[in-house]
Amino acid sequence: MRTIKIIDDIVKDGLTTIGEGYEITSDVEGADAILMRSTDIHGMDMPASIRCIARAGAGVNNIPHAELAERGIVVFNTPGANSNAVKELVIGLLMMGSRDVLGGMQWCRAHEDDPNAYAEAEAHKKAFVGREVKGRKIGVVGLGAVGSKVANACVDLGMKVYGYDPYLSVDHAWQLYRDVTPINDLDELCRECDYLTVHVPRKEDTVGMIGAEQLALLNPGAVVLNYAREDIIDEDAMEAALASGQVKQFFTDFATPKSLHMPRTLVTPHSGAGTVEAEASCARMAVDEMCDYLANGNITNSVNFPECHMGTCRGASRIACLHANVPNMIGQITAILADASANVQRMTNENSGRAAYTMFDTDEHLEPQIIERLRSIPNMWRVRVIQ
Ligand SMILES: NC(=O)C1=CN([C@@H]2O[C@H](COP(=O)(O)OP(=O)(O)OC[C@H]3O[C@@H](n4cnc5c(N)ncnc54)[C@H](O)[C@@H]3O)[C@@H](O)[C@H]2O)C=CC1
Ligand SMILES: O=C(O)C(=O)COP(=O)(O)O
Repeated sequence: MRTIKIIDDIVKDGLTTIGEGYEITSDVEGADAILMRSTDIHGMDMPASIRCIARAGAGVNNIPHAELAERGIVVFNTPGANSNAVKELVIGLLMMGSRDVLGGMQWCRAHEDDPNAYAEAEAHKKAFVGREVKGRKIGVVGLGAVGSKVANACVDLGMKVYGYDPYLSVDHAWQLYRDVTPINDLDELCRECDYLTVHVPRKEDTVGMIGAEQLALLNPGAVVLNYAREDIIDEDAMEAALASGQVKQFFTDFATPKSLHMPRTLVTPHSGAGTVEAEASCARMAVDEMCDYLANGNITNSVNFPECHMGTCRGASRIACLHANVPNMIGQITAILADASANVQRMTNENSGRAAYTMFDTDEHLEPQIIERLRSIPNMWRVRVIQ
């Protein structure tokens, strides 16, 4: 029986693909895997039993995945599974930022006991006149699963859409409408934008990437949206831009002590991915990735190990080696197997970044001392006997 510790609120119908042979445990100690969302697990005492962590969602800045790789723990995320939910909310807020919807509604509510409200509303409605997004310029920073959908939706709204993403994947480039103009320079993207929206992961080169300089380049009275992470946009710079009127309105998904007190800032409680559809599809994808890894050693959508697929084991045994991406690892593994006269049926090796993964099926089970020899290879992070 494999055990899964669930951290965070994972919707029930997202768990339907957990098959037989798995049980949910309340104790992380001794668990095989962790299924989670946004809880920050930096600094968590990670039990040695944990083999993988599946993040039902996109961002993995809450997980020390590079560090965990060296402990042989595979971290998965669910690319794209919640991107439509974020897109829909961002587009809705874009509309709110163009018309004073909230102000108008608040005015009406404030007049709920006024018998002349209907006539007064007619007289007052001028105060809530907005502008149309059609024909306005929007800059989209990051054109991945969310950003590409937001950019395309803005094209559909008749906006002039510009995108900045120096690491744009081929898949996302294919998905982008031709009307989205790529810009290779962030400052150039920001210049004279009426709207700016950020959709990049939180990492070293994205923290604070929108600062005073970039905000000053926007058209005066611009609307800015942050549905990525709280510190992609420098909060001090945003506060100053709001105070000066350079930014007319700021929408953010992050209720930081500062954002909650900034003028003309509308804060949502990290609800970008908060739809029943997104929650279920993230959970299902995370569960599938986790179960395939625990049962078969296959790796899909890991952020710290390469993709690796060998289907189900056809031999007597399947061994997976998680190790550093350095020379002569395969040489050392195969030398040990040759010494043991082990017949390898199938073998695969993949690498990405600092990590590599070698998996093989053998005709017979390997003796425990052979497994120990594999484990003692320098730079070997973990050896799993899957079957
Ligand atoms: N508010 C919420 O509930 C949600 C927030 N997010 C946040 O949005 C981020 C993006 O999500 P997805 O689009 O699904 O991820 P993704 O990985 O599909 O897209 C991220 C894009 O950012 C680009 N990028 C990376 N570094 C960049 C840089 N320095 N400058 C410009 N572009 C850069 C990448 O090339 C990629 O195309 C997530 O990492 C997460 O932090 C995602 C989903 C829900
Ligand atoms: O997928 C992401 O990156 C998100 O920010 C969504 O977070 P959540 O799973 O809703 O806590």
